[in-house]
Amino acid sequence: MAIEDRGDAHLITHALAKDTLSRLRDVETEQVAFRKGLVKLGRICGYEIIDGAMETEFVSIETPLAETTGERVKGLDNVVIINVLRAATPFVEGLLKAFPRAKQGVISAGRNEEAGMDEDGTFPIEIDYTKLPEITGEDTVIVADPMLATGSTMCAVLDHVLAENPEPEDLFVLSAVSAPDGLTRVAEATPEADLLTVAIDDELNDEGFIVPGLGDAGDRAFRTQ
Ligand SMILES: O=P(O)(O)OC[C@H]1O[C@H](OP(=O)(O)OP(=O)(O)O)[C@H](O)[C@@H]1O
Ligand SMILES: O=c1cc[nH]c(=O)[nH]1
Ligand SMILES: [Mg+2]
Repeated sequence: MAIEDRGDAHLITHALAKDTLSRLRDVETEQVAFRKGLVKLGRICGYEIIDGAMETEFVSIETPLAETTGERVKGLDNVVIINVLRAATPFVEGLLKAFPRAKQGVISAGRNEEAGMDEDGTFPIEIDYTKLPEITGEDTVIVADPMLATGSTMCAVLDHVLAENPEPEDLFVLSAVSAPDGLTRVAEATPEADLLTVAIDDELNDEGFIVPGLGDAGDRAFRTQ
């Protein structure tokens, strides 16, 4: 299993996840390669969630030649993936390769960067569009966003998800790169969530960007800068 406990979070340590993230970090990685890298990373993370956090059950199978016993992953029909627009879109595309029958929700949540970071190290978050499927107590919910910086966006998203739904069976927050302060903030606000990330970086700069990070994931994937 390639998931290790690390403080407030669980690190996804699959070698291909680290390789893919390293390519994403590289400033020379241009838009198409960046977007494809996020898709690939989402797929790897999805497989790792299945391997590390989901159960299997034995089932009887009749092959063309004989009866045998096989193993199936339990709960694949009870997965909900929430796409935090916009940077999570390619990341979620990859996750869907691991969870093709997932119910999907979208939440458009953005940091008001013009307002700047508050003294407590958070950003005001604007949520301007949400569309969530019904979430039940049997569901595994994965809230995906490649970047978890101050944690302001994720806290606002989780508040919204949990306010309108019963607590799911499992709640995962999945990021590619996280900052320690943001992980602590989300863990304190939503202790029932398991925080999964491929990397925990050193710090945030004065503008609330993760250092070393990979820059602005939305801008690099959508070529808006
Ligand atoms: O932890 P935080 O400090 O809240 O920062 C993380 C958020 O910032 C980025 O989104 P952004 O607001 O840039 O929107 P975008 O996806 O449209 O680029 C990122 O995708 C997260 O949603
Ligand atoms: O480093 C960061 C912080 C927030 N959003 C990003 O895309 N990158
Ligand atoms: Mg952005």
